[in-house]
Amino acid sequence: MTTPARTPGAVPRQDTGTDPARSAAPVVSLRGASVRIGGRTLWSDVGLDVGAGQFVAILGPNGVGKSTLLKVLLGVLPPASGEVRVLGTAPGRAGQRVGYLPQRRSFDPSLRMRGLDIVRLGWDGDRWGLPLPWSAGRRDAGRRIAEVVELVGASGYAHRPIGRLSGGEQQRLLIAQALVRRPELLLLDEPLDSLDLPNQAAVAALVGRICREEGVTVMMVAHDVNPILSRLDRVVYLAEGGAVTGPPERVITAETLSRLYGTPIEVLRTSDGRLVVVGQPEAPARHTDRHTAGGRP
Ligand SMILES: Nc1ncnc2c1ncn2[C@@H]1O[C@H](COP(=O)(O)OP(=O)(O)OP(=O)(O)O)[C@@H](O)[C@H]1O
Repeated sequence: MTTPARTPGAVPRQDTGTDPARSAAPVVSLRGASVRIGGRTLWSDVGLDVGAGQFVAILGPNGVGKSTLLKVLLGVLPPASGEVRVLGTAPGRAGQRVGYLPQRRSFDPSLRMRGLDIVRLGWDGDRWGLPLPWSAGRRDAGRRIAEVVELVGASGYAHRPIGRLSGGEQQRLLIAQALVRRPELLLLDEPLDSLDLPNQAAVAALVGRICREEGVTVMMVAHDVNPILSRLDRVVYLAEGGAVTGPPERVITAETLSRLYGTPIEVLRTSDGRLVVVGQPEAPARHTDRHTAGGRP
């Protein structure tokens, strides 16, 4: 990766993440994209290509616009400039070919809905009326729901009320919900947030398997890259109104991040292989309602 001298809001490089032998058209592509929200430019001139079946992490400090990037890909928020394509079409046009898991929801312990019902909402939650009990549509739904529950390893508890399951169990079922319509692109907003370390590792392994075995392209917003580091093909690192994109070993370096932030950044590797980024300035519009200031890489 080569990164030109940084100017505020500039993107150090245009990343062409697609392997030409694998796929002619990228699953996601951004060219000179920028986004404005509340009259403020969050990031600008972002370029990225994501190939089929790749696992991409979206990293950066609080409030930098990571979730907003997913909203742009979903077509909820139009880019202020540049071009954004998702599965060969404009964002928001690919329908059920895109699955989305929003930032963590919590379920009331008294909620009676079962895990299976939550997964079923991903199948028919947007349709008026339910298929008749004996219809072919219902059989197809039942088969697919069972399949995806099995895939995420939730068969043992999917019949229990969702509100009584652990955070990790709930998260697996929510991933199953996002997968039930067989999306080609899965957008996950901090699925590891508020999970303990073993559950982070288990959900990270699950997402890696979905990429490798199901061929689904995954873009995941993460606060800590470490649980997914060994599985990633690329990262998008947002900071200071710009982005660096590329393989993690080239992006998460002192040199690249110092250039992106415009200030000296250290990247340390611990004896167990974890990366620790030291010296990141605070994001200009940091919000701490959902996240604590500590615990960042
Ligand atoms: N609808 C909105 N109107 C105005 N400002 C918004 C809106 N949605 C988000 N923002 C602001 O845009 C900025 C980026 O928000 P976003 O949620 O994308 O950041 P993030 O990088 O995902 O943050 P975090 O890591 O804390 O989840 C924040 O300052 C946020 O307060």
